[in-house]
Amino acid sequence: MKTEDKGNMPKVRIAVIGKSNVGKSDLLYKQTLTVNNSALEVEIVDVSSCDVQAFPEEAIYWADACIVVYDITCRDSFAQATDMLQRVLQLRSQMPTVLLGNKADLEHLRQEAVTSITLKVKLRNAGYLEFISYALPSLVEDVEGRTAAVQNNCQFYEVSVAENSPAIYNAFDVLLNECRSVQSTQKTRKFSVSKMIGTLIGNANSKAVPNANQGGTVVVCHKSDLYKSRVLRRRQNFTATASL
Ligand SMILES: Nc1nc2c(ncn2[C@@H]2O[C@H](COP(=O)(O)OP(=O)(O)OP(=O)(O)O)[C@@H](O)[C@H]2O)c(=O)[nH]1
Repeated sequence: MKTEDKGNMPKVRIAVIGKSNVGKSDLLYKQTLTVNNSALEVEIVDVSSCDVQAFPEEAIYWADACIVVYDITCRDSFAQATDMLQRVLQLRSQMPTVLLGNKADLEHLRQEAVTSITLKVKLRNAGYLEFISYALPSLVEDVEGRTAAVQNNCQFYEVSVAENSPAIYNAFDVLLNECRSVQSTQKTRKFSVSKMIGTLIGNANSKAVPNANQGGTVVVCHKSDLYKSRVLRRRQNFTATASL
């Protein structure tokens, strides 16, 4: 994990990806979290309008955590989100990831919106074509999001940025906690290795491990800050834009 300390302040980098128009920027713009009264700097990059062909690999390598967003009223955005989820976990199998179904305030449309589709079926014995029509919900059902999340071993929430739903805060909370727990595990491992080496050369390392179990105020970074980053300066092809 590339989480790093700036002074005493731990930093977590979150990439937000998904089809265009699912509400990624609004989601970021409205987030202000305080966790456990300690400072935690959170850099969030909204990888705008990414599609599967132009999958934002650089952003995924750059990030400590990932939020994949789709719009529950747009089946295409769900298909894209599930493809992206798989890609993310292929690249970074241990990365804390959350799947968000946004625009839950439009949930009532689930009952109304159905798409009539026609299937062309060739009957084996009769030897002729039969056409069967039936209605398919055009909106993405909650259970579909839940299933995709289980299949990809990540958390799932339906949220409404428009209604500032509490589930958004839960999602961030879970993600940040997961990041801190990964960070804590890695720091413990690092400490153990250095302690072991210190023992081997007769100079045990007595440095205390920083307390990783701390939270703080989320600071959404600006584009200019992102591009100041050493990591991103080296990555000329990175086309992400910041969330504000
Ligand atoms: N009803 C509803 N509309 C929303 C919600 N969240 C965002 N929107 C609307 O969805 C539209 C798209 O939102 P954006 O934040 O621009 O979407 P985006 O994913 O950043 O789009 P790109 O910048 O093209 O990648 C805007 O009109 C938002 O106001 C929501 O929770 N409910």
